[in-house]
Amino acid sequence: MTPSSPRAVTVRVPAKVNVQLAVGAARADGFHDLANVFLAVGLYDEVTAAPADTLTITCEGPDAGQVPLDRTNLAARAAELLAARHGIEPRVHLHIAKDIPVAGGMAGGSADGAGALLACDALWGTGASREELLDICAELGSDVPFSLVGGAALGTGRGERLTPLEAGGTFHWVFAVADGGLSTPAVYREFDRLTEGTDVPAPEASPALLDALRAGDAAALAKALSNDLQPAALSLFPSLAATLEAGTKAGALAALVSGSGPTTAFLAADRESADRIAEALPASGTCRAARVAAGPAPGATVTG
Ligand SMILES: C[C@@](CO)(OP(=O)(O)O)[C@H](O)COP(=O)(O)OP(=O)(O)OC[C@H]1O[C@@H](n2ccc(N)nc2=O)[C@H](O)[C@@H]1O
Ligand SMILES: Nc1ncnc2c1ncn2[C@@H]1O[C@H](COP(=O)(O)OP(=O)(O)O)[C@@H](O)[C@H]1O
Repeated sequence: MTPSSPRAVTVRVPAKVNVQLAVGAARADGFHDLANVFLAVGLYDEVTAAPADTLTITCEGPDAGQVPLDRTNLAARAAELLAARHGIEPRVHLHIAKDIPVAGGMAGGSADGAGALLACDALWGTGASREELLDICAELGSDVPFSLVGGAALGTGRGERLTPLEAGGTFHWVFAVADGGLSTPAVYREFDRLTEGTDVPAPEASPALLDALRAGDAAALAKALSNDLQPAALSLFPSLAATLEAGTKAGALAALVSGSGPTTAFLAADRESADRIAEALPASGTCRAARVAAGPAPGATVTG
């Protein structure tokens, strides 16, 4: 470390909801081509990188017990990849303050990967270009590039190729946190099973959805929301149907499973309506907790 090196760097990274998740047939490499319309929302993990002799990880937060603290953690993998590219040792302690539900379909692990990457780059002074950072993100996982950029974006390929989208207003959401998690590969496998023998169309972004996003029109967005993984998530986690129904009854404009689930997402007309839905959902007994968050939210940002 030089005298001017920072002592620690903290990066804040948002969760995401997929306002459209169009899934194509399985590719030869096992991945699925997507038209993945991401919206970053204001639920955040914070990753702090501090100098250390070796790579170590700690995690705090209500779900911290479910987060791996070994080299399989996406934050650790991000630090290792950046260090390897620059021919240095990953001497860093990474601390994750976790507020994004774990294994919930809100890209919490991806957020930590993107956050660790940005934090280590600043701590070590590696000066990676935006392009290099995005490249490493794509190597870490399909959703990781979006965690870095945030806002709203269309992800094609396996979701890693991003085109920024304009969002013309703030959308208010409620997220119902389920009791338990779902494995993303298992949900894609269930999608394959459910669509076996059918002609799965090539995934395309919905023009009506992109218009609604651009206009900041919540009512129009509600009509256009879709998630091709929802039947698979419901098949593996049938009780989510009751959660979706409870949120709809409480006044949501629309309800859907967030990505691979099991978090469910409810689009509200405004902040007041979101607060009412967030109160009703846990009271319905169909979820563990409910969180209010608005989007679009900024991507990974150094905060200290
Ligand atoms: C479904 C989505 C929707 O945004 O996220 P979550 O809702 O789980 O957060 C993503 O496609 C998840 O992205 P991510 O969690 O980064 O996946 P990866 O680590 O790249 O891949 C994990 C596994 O998911 C499957 N996978 C992932 C992406 C993709 N386009 N096709 C796939 O089939 C593959 O089985 C792969 O081995
Ligand atoms: N930093 C991390 N935070 C949470 N989970 C992680 C992390 N790194 C690796 N994982 C693993 O990734 C799995 C998926 O977690 P997560 O990214 O929270 O969910 P999802 O892929 O549904 O958005 C977890 O079950 C955990 O084993």
